[in-house]
Amino acid sequence: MANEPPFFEKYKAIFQRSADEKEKSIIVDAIEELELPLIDLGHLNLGPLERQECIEKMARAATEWGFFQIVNHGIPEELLTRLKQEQIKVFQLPFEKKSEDKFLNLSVQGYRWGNPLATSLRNLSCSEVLHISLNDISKMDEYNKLRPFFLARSTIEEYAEKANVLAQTLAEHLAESLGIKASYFRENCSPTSSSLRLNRYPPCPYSSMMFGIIPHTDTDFLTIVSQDQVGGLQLNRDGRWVSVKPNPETLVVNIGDFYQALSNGTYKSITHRVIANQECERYSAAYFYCPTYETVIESCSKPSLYRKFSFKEYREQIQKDLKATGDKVGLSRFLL
Ligand SMILES: O=C(O)CCC(=O)C(=O)O
Ligand SMILES: [Fe+2]
Repeated sequence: MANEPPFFEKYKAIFQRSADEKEKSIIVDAIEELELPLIDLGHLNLGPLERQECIEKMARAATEWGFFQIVNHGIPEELLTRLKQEQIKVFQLPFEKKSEDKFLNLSVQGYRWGNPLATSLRNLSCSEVLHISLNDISKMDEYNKLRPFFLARSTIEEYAEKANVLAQTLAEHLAESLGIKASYFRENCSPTSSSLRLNRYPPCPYSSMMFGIIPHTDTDFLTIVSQDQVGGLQLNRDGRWVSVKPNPETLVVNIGDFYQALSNGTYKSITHRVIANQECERYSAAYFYCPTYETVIESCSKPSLYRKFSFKEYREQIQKDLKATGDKVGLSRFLL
């Protein structure tokens, strides 16, 4: 189809090699499907007891799972629907259009697909993404003037604003039991330091041999994911892969590398992946709650598991490792 990125032409050599080598299936089946701990944020506004219970439940989930799902989160259903409609509209555009300079690419590689550094099917994601750094959002108007535009700036901005408030609220509540001062996130994150990633997973004929997104941890404090009913998100729990039961009525929250470092390993940035689906396409939107580049992340308790590092330094290390090995490596690089 004209809208699909040419995965099979671009990565022909990798597909060919896998077929020749009869690469074993990477997906282990008979994986358990689990429901994530459900946190009702409405309880934050009930009495002090309910509020405390809600915060404790959230901290427990961040410690034991690194993942939870939330309801009564303050992002209107109607806005989530509008965002999804925008997302569908964008990804339905012809591939040539999507990859044009000054169209979706508000920043370098804003629109991405596959993985240019892939060495095998194991590190090649069967997905296309539009990564919007919220710092670049004002460029949308300029691009709008160049061509009849594709993506409503107002919807993106509205969503980003609400997601930012929600992310800050979650981050602050999670900080309470760690003794991190309440203003920490307000001081180090700004509405433009975070990013929004719109994901589309096309139906993938090689779904037993490649992932929708390869296993990874997120480079942020926490991520808020809105997903549809298709499913495919899996997380690594004590060495075993488990599937997250999809529930489009909730938002999924996961702890990222920076909160793991900040909490000195109490909260877990868990490796997760998305399984490709042979028949159905899947959409998700991930909001990455990030500090400004200069922010230095330091463990909240001593002795520290990690040496302190800035976001900028962390990003640069990831890029170096990706180039050298094809893998992110991540927090283990900063262990003391
Ligand atoms: O699509 C999903 O459910 C998760 C996406 C994800 O892990 C990411 O974008 O980092
Ligand atoms: Fe992720």
